[in-house]
Amino acid sequence: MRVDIVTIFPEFFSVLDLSLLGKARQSGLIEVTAHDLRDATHDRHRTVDDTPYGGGAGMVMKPEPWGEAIDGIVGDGASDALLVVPSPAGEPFTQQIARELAAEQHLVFACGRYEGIDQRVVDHYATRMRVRLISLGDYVLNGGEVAVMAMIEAAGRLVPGVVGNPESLVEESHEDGLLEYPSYTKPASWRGLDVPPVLLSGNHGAIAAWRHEQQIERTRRVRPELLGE
Ligand SMILES: N#Cc1c(-c2ccc3cc[nH]c3c2)n[nH]c1N
Repeated sequence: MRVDIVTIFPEFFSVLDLSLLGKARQSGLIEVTAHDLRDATHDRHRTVDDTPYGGGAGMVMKPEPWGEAIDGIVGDGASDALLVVPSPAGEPFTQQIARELAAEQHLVFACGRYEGIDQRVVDHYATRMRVRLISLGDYVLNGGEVAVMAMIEAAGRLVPGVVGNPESLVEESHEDGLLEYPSYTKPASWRGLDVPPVLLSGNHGAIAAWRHEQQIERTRRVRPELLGE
């Protein structure tokens, strides 16, 4: 998988050199490149924003630098890459979308700042490639970088070979539409709190049943809508 990120804060993504995704990059499973939007400007101040047509507070990101930056990644014609634009107006990011992103060969992320990116950037690239506006959640961030970091981690870990033991991807929250069961490890008793005896029983059928019941109970309590309730 190739991942290109366009941002005014490319150094924000240096953290991707660490941990699991760092190993995936070293092994060539995932190739991540952060591009500085300001490298696609040509004025002395490397300007990427301007005042909004129609008035209003804040600044809007100019279309020209975005056009030059994205064309520099996907060329000037049609592209099979998927352009992902983090936006509060986007579709809510879910594990299913993470799976869909993980299946892509080439992802291009456009990290907006200020009041967002001139709408014509999305409208133009929608004529040349698939474009998805995706929201991290119903709260306001200052830009798209945090959202892109979450999306890259959630999708990257699903790329075959990135996670050492694929089994560990199966019993996770949201993987089967339910929240995960509680986990325990040694010691068997800690500060007067004991590990549920079923987990020490060696009875794998009883353990699996208990874990599923815990998933249902936790999901019903915390996220009833996931059960259609
Ligand atoms: N995804 C997402 C977002 C954002 C977001 C995304 C991009 C920009 C560009 C300027 N401000 C932004 C906020 N806020 N809340 C979310 N869930």
